[in-house]
Order: sequence, then structure tokens, then C-alpha cells
Amino acid sequence: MNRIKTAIVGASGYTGMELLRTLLTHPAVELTAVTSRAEAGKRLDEVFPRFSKARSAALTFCEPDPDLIASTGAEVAFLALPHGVAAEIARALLERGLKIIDLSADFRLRSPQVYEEFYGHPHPATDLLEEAVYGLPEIREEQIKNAKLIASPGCYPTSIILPLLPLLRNDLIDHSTIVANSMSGVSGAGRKADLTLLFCECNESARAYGVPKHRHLSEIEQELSIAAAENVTISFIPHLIPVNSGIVTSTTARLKPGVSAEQIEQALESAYADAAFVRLLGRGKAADTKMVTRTNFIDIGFEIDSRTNRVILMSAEDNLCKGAGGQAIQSFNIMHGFDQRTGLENW
Ligand SMILES: NC(=O)C1=CN([C@@H]2O[C@H](COP(=O)(O)OP(=O)(O)OC[C@H]3O[C@@H](n4cnc5c(N)ncnc54)[C@H](OP(=O)(O)O)[C@@H]3O)[C@@H](O)[C@H]2O)C=CC1
Ligand SMILES: CC(=O)N[C@@H](CCC(=O)OP(=O)(O)O)C(=O)O
Repeated sequence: MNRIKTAIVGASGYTGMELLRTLLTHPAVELTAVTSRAEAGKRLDEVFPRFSKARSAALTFCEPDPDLIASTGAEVAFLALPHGVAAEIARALLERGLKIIDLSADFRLRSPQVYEEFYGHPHPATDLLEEAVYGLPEIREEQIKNAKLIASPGCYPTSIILPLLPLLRNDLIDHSTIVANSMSGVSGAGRKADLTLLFCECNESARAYGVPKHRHLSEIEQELSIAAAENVTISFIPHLIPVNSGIVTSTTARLKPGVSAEQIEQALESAYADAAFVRLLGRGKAADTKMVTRTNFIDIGFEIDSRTNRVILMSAEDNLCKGAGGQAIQSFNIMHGFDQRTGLENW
């Protein structure tokens, strides 16, 4: 198999590490550049001894300089950078002919006004928004195939959008009643020094945060509105829980009159029966993070609360994998005509 020359920009962070974990063994990838300002000049296996037996262990971290990255022959770059920073580097690398798979939020929103509202600063590259594809492979496979710029979805949005889409498309729920409660492991916040993320602040503890307007609401509502063909506004309550990785989400919504459990099951089945990374658990089964961490699967179960006439959707994924690196590699596979599962079959 011809190997695609690939760069990871921001390879020393948590999602960068997750990309490394998979791309180092991906049969169609040759890593040519891995960047980190802090680690520039150090070998991959010096920074991450866990990769010491990997085929690219001797690769050296370099500065995130677009000319340097392009000079390695890289054809594709994964950007695992903070939002705001990613857009600038995306532009420079697109100009140098690379395809971009961006894990940040910079190209996820169609509206620059909504970006500014939720991210607190003007959009850094409005002219590129038109060509960006929101890379949720289960719903955008065709557009991903021909994309040059992929905006890989956020971790919470993936866990909320995928279970809800089939119900909205089939008009089974009253979208004004949607409430999503999510719990995320601490790696979701990135590999940075932050007092609130210290072990003693998080361990043996759990708390809601980011209410009432977490920035992920913007892309969740964007995608749900497209599915419902009208404006959807939801309540979203994220929580931080003391695990390294994993997101579990419980989403509820009132059923439209007369909608049955069988219709819910059928809508989910017809949407995802053939999806490589969606596992439907069926009625009465709660998804569990320990079944998905370190895999690219999202598990989805559901139950009906007949007392309130609400559906309860229960989903779980790994925020670093299906919620970030794995999903981005799923898009990479689609862009290059590979089976979506290539390199991602970890159980
Ligand atoms: N963590 C998660 O679960 C998820 C994260 N994401 C998104 O993915 C992106 C990466 O997240 P994550 O891996 O958690 O972040 P981390 O903070 O763990 O890593 C950030 C990486 O970017 C580099 N970096 C930071 N600032 C700059 C800069 N100004 N210029 C160039 N490089 C820089 C860092 O290395 P250095 O500073 O040495 O250059 C590091 O390699 C973010 O946009 C995040 O929101 C998306 C889905 C899930
Ligand atoms: C636990 C935790 O702090 N999670 C992060 C989610 C990060 C992420 O995946 O979001 P973006 O890619 O959109 O930045 C948060 O709530 O900000």
C-alpha cells in the first residue's frame, strides 16, 4: 500500500498523542513531521517512551513552521492545536497544497457570527468556512471524500448529535424539549497546567461546568437544526468526572404523540446498521465508558419513560478517540478511499 505522507501539528498534546498512537501503526501512513514548540529537537521516543519500538520512534519533534512541515513532503496534516491557532496554520498549509484535518473548533461553524458569540473573538479565517466540511463520517461521508479541509467534530457534540439525528430526521421527538447531560474525563480539557484540573481538585469529585452556554452548544444546535430543518435550541449540562478519558451522555426529549419504542429502535437501526463505529445496544441498555475507551466506537442505548413520555438516549465514547483523534482518522480514511476501519480496529 502506498503510504500517505502525514504531519501531526500539535503532537505533544492529548489528542496529538492519540493520533500518534493510531497513525504510528496505520498501514497507509508515513509520519513525516510531528510538531511541538516545547519539545522541538527531541526524538519521539524521548518524549513518549511508550513509542520506543514504533517504526517512527526516531522522528524528531519540530517547530510548527508551515514551510518546514511542507518541506517534509507531507500531503496531509492533522491539526491538534488550540482553536484560534489552528486556523492560521490551516491557511498556511492549504496554500502549500496540503489537505487539512482540523481537530479544533475553528472550522466547525458555518456562521462567523455564531463563532464570535461562542468563542469570544472574531473568526480568524472566514473565507475558508465555505470549503470546510463538518467531518462527522456517519452523516457526511460523500462530502468528506472530496474535502481539502475537514473540521472534525467536538467530543461532546459527537456523543449528542449521533443519537439524536435519526429521531429528528424522522420527526419522532419534540425538539424544544431536548436536554443533554454529559460527563467527561479530564483529558477532555487538554494537556495543560490548570489549577482546576490538578489531581486533588478532580479526583474523588464531580462537578457541572460551562452552564448554561458551553461553546459546544453552537455546533450541536447547528447540526441538529440541519437535521430538523428548523432552529433547534437545547439544554446541555457538561460535567467533569475523575477518569482520564471517556464521555457518557444521557439525552432526553419528549416523544411526539403516538411514537413507539419500535419506531425509535427502527430509526436508529436504519441510520446506523451499517456504520462501522456505531454500536446500537437496543432498548433498556445503558452505554458504559469502559466498553469504549481506547476504541473508536460510540455505543448508543435507549429507554422510554412512559410516565413522562420521554425517550432517554444513553451514549458513550472515548473523548480522545471517537471524540477526536479516531474520528479524524476515520475522515482521513474516507478522503483517501480506504476502508473507514483502517488502523482503527482496537477493541
Ligand atoms: N482533549 C479532547 O478530548 C479533545 C480536544 N479537541 C480539540 O483538539 C485540539 C487539541 O486538543 P488537546 O490535544 O486536548 O490540546 P493539548 O493542550 O493537550 O495540546 C495542544 C497541542 O498544541 C500545541 N500548541 C499549543 N499552543 C500552540 C501554538 N500557539 N502554536 C503551535 N502549537 C501550539 C501544543 O504543543 P506546544 O505548546 O509544545 O507547541 C500541543 O502539542 C483543541 O482544539 C481541542 O479543543 C477536540 C476533541 C476532543
Ligand atoms: C473536560 C473538558 O474540559 N472538556 C472540554 C471539551 C474540549 C473539546 O473537545 O472541545 P473543542 O474541541 O471544541 O475545543 C471543554 O469542556 O472545554
